[in-house]
Amino acid sequence: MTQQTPYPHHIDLQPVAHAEGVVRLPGSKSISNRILLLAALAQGETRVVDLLASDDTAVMLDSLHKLGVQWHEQPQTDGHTVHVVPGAAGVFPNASADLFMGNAGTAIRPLTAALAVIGGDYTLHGVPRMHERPIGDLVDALNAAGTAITCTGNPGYPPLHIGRGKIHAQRLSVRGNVSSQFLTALLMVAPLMAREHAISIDVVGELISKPYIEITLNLMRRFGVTVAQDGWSSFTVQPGQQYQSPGTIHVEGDASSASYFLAAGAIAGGPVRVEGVGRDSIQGDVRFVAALEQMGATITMGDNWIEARSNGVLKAIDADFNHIPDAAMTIAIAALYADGTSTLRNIASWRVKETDRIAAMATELRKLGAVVEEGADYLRVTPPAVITAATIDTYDDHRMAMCFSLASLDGAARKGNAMRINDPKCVAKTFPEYFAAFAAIAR
Ligand SMILES: O=C(O)C1=C[C@@H](OP(=O)(O)O)[C@@H](O)[C@H](O)C1
Ligand SMILES: C=C(OP(=O)(O)O)C(=O)O
Repeated sequence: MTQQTPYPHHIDLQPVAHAEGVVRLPGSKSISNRILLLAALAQGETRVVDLLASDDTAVMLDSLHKLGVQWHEQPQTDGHTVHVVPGAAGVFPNASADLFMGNAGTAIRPLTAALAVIGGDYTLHGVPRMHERPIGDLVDALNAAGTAITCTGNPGYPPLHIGRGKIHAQRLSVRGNVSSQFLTALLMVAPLMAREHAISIDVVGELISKPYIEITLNLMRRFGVTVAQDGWSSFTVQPGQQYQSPGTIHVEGDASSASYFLAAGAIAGGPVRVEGVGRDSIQGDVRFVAALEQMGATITMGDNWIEARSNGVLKAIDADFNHIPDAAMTIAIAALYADGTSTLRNIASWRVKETDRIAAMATELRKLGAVVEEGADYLRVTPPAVITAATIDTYDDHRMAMCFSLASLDGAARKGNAMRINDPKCVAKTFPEYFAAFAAIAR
């Protein structure tokens, strides 16, 4: 794994009286990894501007390299540009490879689907936690259609072996209530299956994290493939559509990464402005600002920037956060500064991400003095009178580290306190420079 920033075993954050400044966001993880795979499957070379440079994108780039897809970085002082030169559109040059997936859901789920449909002799494995993150619904959907995927450890989980099957189905169905990434994976490979017939994908039961499907459909369109959609229950790709490179494509700033800075502005004065996402964003996590506004913060927005500032004491919130599972973690921390008990509902997917995030969040919030009630799919946070200084464990979860940095901030309702964040280098999953960016707005 690439770990560009040499972080110590822990980082100590002193109490911060005021947050203010401008942050240029790193590229979106969700957009970066989708674009890399689409570019690898497309006809023509793609120039990807402002690609995220982090562990999750390194996993995708390394895998593409092992699959024989050529890419090279363009040296430049600002941003990160990568050229992807696909082998032959719709296949990978190497028919066998052993691929390390780290803990990147946005790499393993779509790559599994692509390799299974193309066929070959592939193994996919990751860090221990990756082997506890479900993939069974995707494997079942693909194997029912004719692919040859085997779970070589526990049934329903990586590691996987992918052999050579033959797609015989024209209709696939997939469960959507554990992760939307399974549907995203099937959608991304549907054009590879739809050679002679249309391919339809039916969603069985509830679909969670819907805005991520919108990102998928949007980027597929940018690569020349349209998907007919019947609500959230059925998706059809007509035959004969082939991914075509758009030439140059730009990666937006990461809206989930934006949430930490916007919350800082909402808690501790502000204004804090993030650059790289705004009104024009295709990421569902920009809707995080609606929750901050509901809590009483003042938000202003341009096409490509968002700014947050405090407006007195934050108000407690009780809301459904199924549409923004990642940014919702930031709300759990903002709740520390609110005027009463907040409830985050419909967040069961937190339990199968980098760690069991409901349990981890409850444990660490309690260290700060909060009263926390934890349910199968909800979290209820009652703020303490005084935030206690604490040593925060991060569970190899980048968002735990980034979220808890915010508890060092002084809010209108109560003062933040010194925080020791253990294993801060875990932020490298999506935001290697996070703590430097946080220090720059902490006054
Ligand atoms: O498709 C994506 O890019 C993602 C989908 C979400 O996962 P789930 O669909 O599993 O909730 C999100 O939590 C993850 O960080 C990125
Ligand atoms: C859930 C996350 O990651 P992944 O893409 O590995 O699912 C996340 O970044 O919060």
